[in-house]
Amino acid sequence: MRFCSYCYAESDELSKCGKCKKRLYCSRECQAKDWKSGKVGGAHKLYCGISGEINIDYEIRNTGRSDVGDGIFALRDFGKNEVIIVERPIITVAQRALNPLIPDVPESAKHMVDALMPKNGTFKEKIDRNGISCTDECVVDGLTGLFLTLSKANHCCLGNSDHQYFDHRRVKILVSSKPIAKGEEITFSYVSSLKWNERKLKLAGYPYLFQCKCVACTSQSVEEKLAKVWKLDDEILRLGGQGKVEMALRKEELLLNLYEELGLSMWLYQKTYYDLFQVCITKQKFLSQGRRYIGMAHQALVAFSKGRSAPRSSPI
Ligand SMILES: C[S@@+](CC[C@H](N)C(=O)[O-])C[C@H]1O[C@@H](n2cnc3c(N)ncnc32)[C@H](O)[C@@H]1O
Repeated sequence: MRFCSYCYAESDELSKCGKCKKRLYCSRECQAKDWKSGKVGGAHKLYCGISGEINIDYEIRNTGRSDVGDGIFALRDFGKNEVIIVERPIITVAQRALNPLIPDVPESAKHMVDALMPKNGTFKEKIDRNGISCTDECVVDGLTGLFLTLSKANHCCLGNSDHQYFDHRRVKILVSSKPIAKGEEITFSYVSSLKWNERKLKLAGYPYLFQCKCVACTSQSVEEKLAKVWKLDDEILRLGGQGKVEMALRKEELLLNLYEELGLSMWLYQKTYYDLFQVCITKQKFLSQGRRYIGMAHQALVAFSKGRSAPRSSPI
């Protein structure tokens, strides 16, 4: 399937970005809009030559499993923390307004929306099943977005990539969280690793309706490590709330080592550093340490968007 990276129109006559020679456009107008960053742009100027492109670095194809359908597969090796996909949502809708709102899908993209699961489903079902959050997790009434490529990614509890939405650029960025070999499926977890105890129930229920058979769901030792991640994350905030700041800080290294060992998402570093900032600012003695953590939370987010490793603090 060949389509314009900006308006998603299918065509056999697409021209390439002159710089990266990878991204395809149906017109100069689409190319110019895609170059920009912000409300209408696709931010390509920031990711030209850095991000992977469809049908060159990765492809959408059938997984060969009738219960799973299509998936995204690597067409080359990716190192850890490489930017794989940078994509604008084709539409975003407020989660609370999903029903009975029918958003306006551009004519040129309708064929791709039709291909999303469930194949003969209503538009709301397609959004429910394929929509990806475009807001911070803590925003209750956030936005959900439909992405023509990213929405084809399947779930794995220990996926090899993760994504973040950058509101000021209006793009979602998918980054590898582990090395990915050519031919391997590119997956991410639909459920946060910090909601480990609820994940199976969540995936089996609407809208996903499937049971995951990944290594984390079939190996007890991996499951136990993930349960530990959840416990440590919880303990850091609880100890902080009880004024036991030193004890909370001592949990940090254990938690970050597990993130590393399990190849968990980079955004978890940002969350942990932000939590540690909150813990530290409860005591005068730890204020400057708190400042360091807030800086590291910011650095972790920037590192994610640039395909770099998250910062690690030296143990206390
Ligand atoms: C966002 S779509 C992913 C793309 C989809 N496979 C397709 O063909 O369009 C989500 C749906 O894919 C299927 N799926 C995703 N990950 C799966 C997994 N690990 N095991 C089984 N089915 C999965 C489920 O039907 C799920 O509701």
